[in-house]
Amino acid sequence: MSILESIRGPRDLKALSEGELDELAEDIREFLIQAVARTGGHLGPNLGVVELTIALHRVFDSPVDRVLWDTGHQAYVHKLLTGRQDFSKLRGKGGLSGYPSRAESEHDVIENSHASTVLGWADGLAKARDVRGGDSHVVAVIGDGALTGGMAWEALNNIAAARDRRLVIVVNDNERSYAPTIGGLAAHLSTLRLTDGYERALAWGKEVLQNTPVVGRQLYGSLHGAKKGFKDAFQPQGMFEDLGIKYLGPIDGHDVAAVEAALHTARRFSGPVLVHCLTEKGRGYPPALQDEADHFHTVGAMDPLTCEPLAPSAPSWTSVFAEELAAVGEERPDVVALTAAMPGPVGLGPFAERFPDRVWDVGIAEQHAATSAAGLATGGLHPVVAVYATFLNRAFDQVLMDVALHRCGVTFVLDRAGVTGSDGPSHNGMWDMSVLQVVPGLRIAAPRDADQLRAQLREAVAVDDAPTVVRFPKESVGEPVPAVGRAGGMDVLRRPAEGAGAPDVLLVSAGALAPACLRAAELLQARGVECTVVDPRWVKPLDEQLVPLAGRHRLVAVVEDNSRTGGVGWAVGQLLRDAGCDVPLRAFGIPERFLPHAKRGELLADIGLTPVEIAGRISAALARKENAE
Ligand SMILES: Cc1ncc(C[n+]2csc(CCOP(=O)(O)OP(=O)(O)O)c2C)c(N)n1
Ligand SMILES: CC(=O)[C@@H](O)[C@H](O)COP(=O)(O)O
Ligand SMILES: [Mg+2]
Repeated sequence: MSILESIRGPRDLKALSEGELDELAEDIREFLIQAVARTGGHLGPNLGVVELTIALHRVFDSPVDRVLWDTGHQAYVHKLLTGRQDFSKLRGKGGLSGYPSRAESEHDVIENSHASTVLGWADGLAKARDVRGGDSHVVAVIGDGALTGGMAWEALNNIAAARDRRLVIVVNDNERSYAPTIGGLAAHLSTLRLTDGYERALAWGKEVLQNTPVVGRQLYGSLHGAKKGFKDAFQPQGMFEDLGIKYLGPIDGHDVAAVEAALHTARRFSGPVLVHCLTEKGRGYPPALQDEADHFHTVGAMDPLTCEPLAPSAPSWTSVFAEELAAVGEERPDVVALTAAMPGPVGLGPFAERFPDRVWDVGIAEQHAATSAAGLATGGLHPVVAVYATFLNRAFDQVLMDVALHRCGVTFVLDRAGVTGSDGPSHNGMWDMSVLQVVPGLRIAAPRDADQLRAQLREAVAVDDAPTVVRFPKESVGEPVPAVGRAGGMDVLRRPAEGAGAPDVLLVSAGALAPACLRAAELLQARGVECTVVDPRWVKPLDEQLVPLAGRHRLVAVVEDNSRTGGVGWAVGQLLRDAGCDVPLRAFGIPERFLPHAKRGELLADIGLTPVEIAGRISAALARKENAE
């Protein structure tokens, strides 16, 4: 049995010798590379926190002490050390979540994968502990990327205000989000890394003092906890300490003993303390370290030796957007682009390559991206803000009050819209067409195929007096879905059979589920039910022609890859009611609940967004209508 296999929980770590700890770290790295290569997942981030997580669980007593992770994608080692070593179905249906999960373990607290929240959680947990009179520890692990998010600074401001409230912050500084972390904070953290004098003292302390019996180790430990003056001799640690938060570091995050020494010092401290750990994303796996894009931040299932994907990938919606935006950039010198620390994943690579001065990575700061875009638009440019749909949630007020209220021509391109699946409940892009419904003047396009994405992106960037949104899912872009006619501004995708008499169902298909809608119409026709299938293209505002069109059918069905609550189905219903049209309507979408991690196809089937289910439920609705008549 390997040392890793002998670890049933954090207590088993406490008795390990230094040599066994080194062997455990090797076991864990080998396990991660093999397991995550099989399933896909966050390989780079987890290879970077092996020693840090071992040290955390040796110094603190989870779950009495609360160990919190931001955004949780780097909690695989935490899972391995807290009794969960079956990674065979990682991020798959019925398998381990890719993030902490309360259902899986008492050691897990924060389940969401939205960044920069951990310090807020820690502030609340520490306050609750003190109000209730506890003496446990609250330990928040935050990445250098997550630290660029505004929420982190709101929390730091509060944490720093309570000089006598014990709270340990561990900054996992690998100098990267996906790409190298941007901004003044990243620069400050880097200066702390680069001070030769301090590093020499660090190396001397490690070499000489740690090997000197008793006194040496304590002296080495106190060097780390040395007064501000000592450190300032090497490098001003101002920022955190001036805020009122004790700074310990920089610590070699891959040296278990060094991290443990710092954590013990932090543990004894009577107020908020920040331990700055220097780590390497992808540590111990050369292919990850050599990956310039993102050090294997997320990998698909691959051969661990060659890193070749196990499944061929077809062109994605993202790649279509990426190429078209670069083409638009050639024609429109006013078009600029913003990303929240994800230039690659959101498809800004080609644009950035051609127009490096017209793209900005703002860090994990979607709120800032939206408001800065309002400034860019007011300054005469047309910004394209490329983010994942779920992450725009946190910038709702900025979209509403900065962009829409001021009628700014800003285009938000929402990738990963709809059911995403393997990243779990907080990654599904299932809320944007509901949340954004209430933004006056904002327009939403939901393209059904690559051609429509290209066309609607161009239509969006042509609007200079209102926010526009173009949203598409996380999957390969399918075959073209041609129109067979027009109805107002809408595309007709299917008409009832010639001579079939009055059509029964108007099927409104919003976005990328058009192929499923067309298939459902075929299944219905086989049951003698005739459908007209339309694609509104722009789902906000809806085309008024929907009203007369609906009036010529017995039932309206709306299908969307978005929450049913307040989505396109709701908007169509309101449009019809306001026009006095009382044709019955059925809205097909994502139910108002958090979806567990599973494949996109599995989840779509589970929630009834498949041709068979859509056809079946439309059939049943017609039957009920006939029985009632
Ligand atoms: C609000 C929000 N925006 C974007 C993301 C996407 N995202 C996930 S991890 C990550 C980078 C995190 O960097 P860091 O905190 O340094 O952790 P590391 O991966 O380097 O360990 C980003 C941008 C997110 N999870 N949440
Ligand atoms: C943790 C996080 O939010 C991202 O790393 C996310 O997992 C990436 O999602 P995709 O794999 O869909 O790009
Ligand atoms: Mg990082």
